[in-house]
Amino acid sequence: MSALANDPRHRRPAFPQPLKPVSPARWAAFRVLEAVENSDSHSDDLLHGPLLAKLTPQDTALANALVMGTLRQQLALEDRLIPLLARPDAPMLSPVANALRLGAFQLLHMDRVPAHAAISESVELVRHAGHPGAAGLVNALLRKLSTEIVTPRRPLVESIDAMAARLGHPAWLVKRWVDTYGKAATETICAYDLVEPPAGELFPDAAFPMDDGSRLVAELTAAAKPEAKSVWDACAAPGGKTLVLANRLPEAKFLATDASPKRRERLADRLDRELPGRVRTRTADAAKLPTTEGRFDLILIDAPCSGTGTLARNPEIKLRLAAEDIARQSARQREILLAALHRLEPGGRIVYSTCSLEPEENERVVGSLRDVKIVPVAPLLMQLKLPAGRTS
Ligand SMILES: C[S@@+](CC[C@H](N)C(=O)[O-])C[C@H]1O[C@@H](n2cnc3c(N)ncnc32)[C@H](O)[C@@H]1O
Repeated sequence: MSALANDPRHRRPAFPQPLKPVSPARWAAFRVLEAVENSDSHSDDLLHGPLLAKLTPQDTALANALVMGTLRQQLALEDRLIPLLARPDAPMLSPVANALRLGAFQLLHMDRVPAHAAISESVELVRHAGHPGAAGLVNALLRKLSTEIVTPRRPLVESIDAMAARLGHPAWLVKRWVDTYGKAATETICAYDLVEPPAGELFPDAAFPMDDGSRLVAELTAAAKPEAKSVWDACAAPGGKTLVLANRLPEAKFLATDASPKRRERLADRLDRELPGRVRTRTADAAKLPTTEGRFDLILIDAPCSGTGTLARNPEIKLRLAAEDIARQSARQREILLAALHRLEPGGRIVYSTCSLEPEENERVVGSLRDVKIVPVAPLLMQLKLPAGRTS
């Protein structure tokens, strides 16, 4: 976000006021937002890390709601805040921007937080963060926002930029989705991304705590080759799908690899804890698995991807992703899939999945291969006996 660098309201007050306490949940949320903005850390990892470690369960829940809500709504919040600035193009320090975003999120989306609390806590956040000179700006902008009356007006023909601003997503992504899926579907996708995703409902058992989509991929993989004797989970960390697969195919020998040594270590710890001795792990680029590992009856490629299908759970992706990333991901996915084809036993099966909505990362990767038989998923879905009405 940009703002007034030289605005008189930024100047240090002549007589600094003593700091008032800020609520532990808001301070933790503010620090997580700062870390997301100024590093490549993921909100999910930060929310499970030391910044929240000393919070009560109630404050932990509030900090989570504040961080995830603010990140999901960030672009839409900025669309409301920026016009209120006297010099919208001037740069703004990230602690000031994050205090404003947090305050704006509470004002516009958290009915149970009184406006005066949202405003005064945000003012205190910038003061605690060492920017007392910005306290006046934060106070003035949030006050303006809290009394602003917005009459939503939708022109008959809405531009992509206007649509993207209204839906709180980057314009390049909205344009992509409108071109691929049409306007109505894009509205639905964006609306889904802006709120907490619903709890899983396809698999009522709590055996494997994961979202429905991930579980479905793992169950479909097991159903794709139930007689498999050797299985390779090629991009396996943190191992949620490996666990389902190894439980479903108890007779098979398993190899689980990941290119990241750190993530492989966490994968190995998890598998050792939950299924000791059952799955061998190794750090390896799936496109270059040593031939000494042999061939497999069943290979799962849960490919690294842009993650555009997971923006409700990983909202910072939409703030970091660039249009060029899609082509880069697609090239890497094709390389992994091609290499895996050479590791397949005759009659074996590969399940290729991503959590991206982009055709370049999905059907176009698979469609670019020659001499492969594409197996329809519908009959496998029927075998899974999902709750009625959820099989298509
Ligand atoms: C979508 S995640 C996998 C999630 C995992 N299957 C699960 O269910 O928990 C993709 C993984 O691929 C790994 N990865 C990225 N590039 C890779 C490559 N060239 N070879 C193998 N793994 C790779 C990443 O480190 C990441 O852990």
